[in-house]
Amino acid sequence: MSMNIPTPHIEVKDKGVIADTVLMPGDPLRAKFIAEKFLENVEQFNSVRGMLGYTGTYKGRKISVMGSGMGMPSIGIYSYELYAFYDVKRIIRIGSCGAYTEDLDVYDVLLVDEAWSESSYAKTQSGYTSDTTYATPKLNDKLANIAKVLDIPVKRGKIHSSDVFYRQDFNVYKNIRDQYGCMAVEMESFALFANASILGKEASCILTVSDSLVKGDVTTSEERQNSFVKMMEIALEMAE
Ligand SMILES: O=P(O)(O)O[C@H]1O[C@H](CO)[C@@H](O)[C@H]1O
Ligand SMILES: O=c1cc[nH]c(=O)[nH]1
Repeated sequence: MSMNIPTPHIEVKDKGVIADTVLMPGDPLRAKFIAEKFLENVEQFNSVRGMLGYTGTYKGRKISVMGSGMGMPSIGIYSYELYAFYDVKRIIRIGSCGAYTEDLDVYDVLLVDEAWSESSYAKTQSGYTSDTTYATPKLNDKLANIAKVLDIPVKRGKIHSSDVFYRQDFNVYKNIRDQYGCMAVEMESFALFANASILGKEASCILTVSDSLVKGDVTTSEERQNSFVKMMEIALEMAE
């Protein structure tokens, strides 16, 4: 597809405003929170549909942060436009997830290596028929190393990217966990990894456990917006 900037969903007219590395929380207010709490020299580059995007410096190095919205169609649009039309090199999703196993507690931080999904996103987008997409290994190794240096424990592995938040049969998660080895659920990584792969770009995802389907623990929306700082601190170190 040939398209010029600005795109239908991102309004900035100068490519250079967006950094090579973009952090993407689902919630645009979490992007605003990150810009206000961690970045200096902040410039807002998007507000179309309220999907706030900012560029600034972290420890003197340039980085951008922008909301992705919820679900694969939404992150599919924003990540595609950032990669294909704004020449972004890497996107690191920083999101919340629901734990599928007893081994995870709220506030645990996960580094996603693989995303399993029943989604038709990748098949529809490019004809990719596998049910699994992958983070960029060398980017994940860098992030794991950063976490080690920052002394933040992370668990690595496979997660479920779901199209559905409210399943009619709640217990289906147990089959997905047991059959496919997914440790938690979120709603975007499968599509992000698919886009990165077809466009020759890098992608990763760091998640914080916001609730447990097994234990029933939950966090408040305010905590989700403001308190997931450990994963943010890991991802922000990718500023260049
Ligand atoms: O906290 P975010 O990044 O939005 O991630 C999770 O939270 C949303 C559901 O509440 C979905 O987008 C899911 O992936
Ligand atoms: O997608 C998500 C995110 C957090 N918790 C869930 O149960 N699902």
